[in-house]
Amino acid sequence: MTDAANDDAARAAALLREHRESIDRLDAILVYTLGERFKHTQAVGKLKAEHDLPPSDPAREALQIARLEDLAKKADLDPEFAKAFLNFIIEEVIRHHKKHQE
Ligand SMILES: O=C(O)C(=O)C[C@]1(C(=O)O)C=C[C@@H](O)C=C1
Repeated sequence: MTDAANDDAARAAALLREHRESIDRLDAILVYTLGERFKHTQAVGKLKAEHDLPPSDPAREALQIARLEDLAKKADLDPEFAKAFLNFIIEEVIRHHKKHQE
C-alpha cells in the first residue's frame, strides 16, 4: 500500500471508531430510557389491574402515534419507522398489562 492509501485507511478507521462510540453511547441512552418507560408502564399496568381498566387504550395510542410521527419528522427520522417502533413497544406493554390481570 502507498503512504497515501495508508493515511486514507487510518482516517477511515478513526472515523468509524468515532461513529461507533457515538452509536454505543446512544444505544445506552435508548436502553436506559426504555427501562425508565417500562417502570412507568408497569405502574400503569398495576393501576389498571387494581381498577379493572382495560389493558389497551386505542384512543391514547392514536394520540401517541400522531405525536410521535410529528416528532419523527422534526427529528429527521422516518415517521413510519417511529410508528412501527412505538407500536412494537406498546404491544409488549399490553402483554405485561394482561399478565397483571391474570
Ligand atoms: O397509557 C396507558 O393507558 C398505557 O397503558 C400505556 C400505553 C403505552 O405503552 O404508552 C400502553 C397501552 C395503551 O394502549 C396505551 C399506552
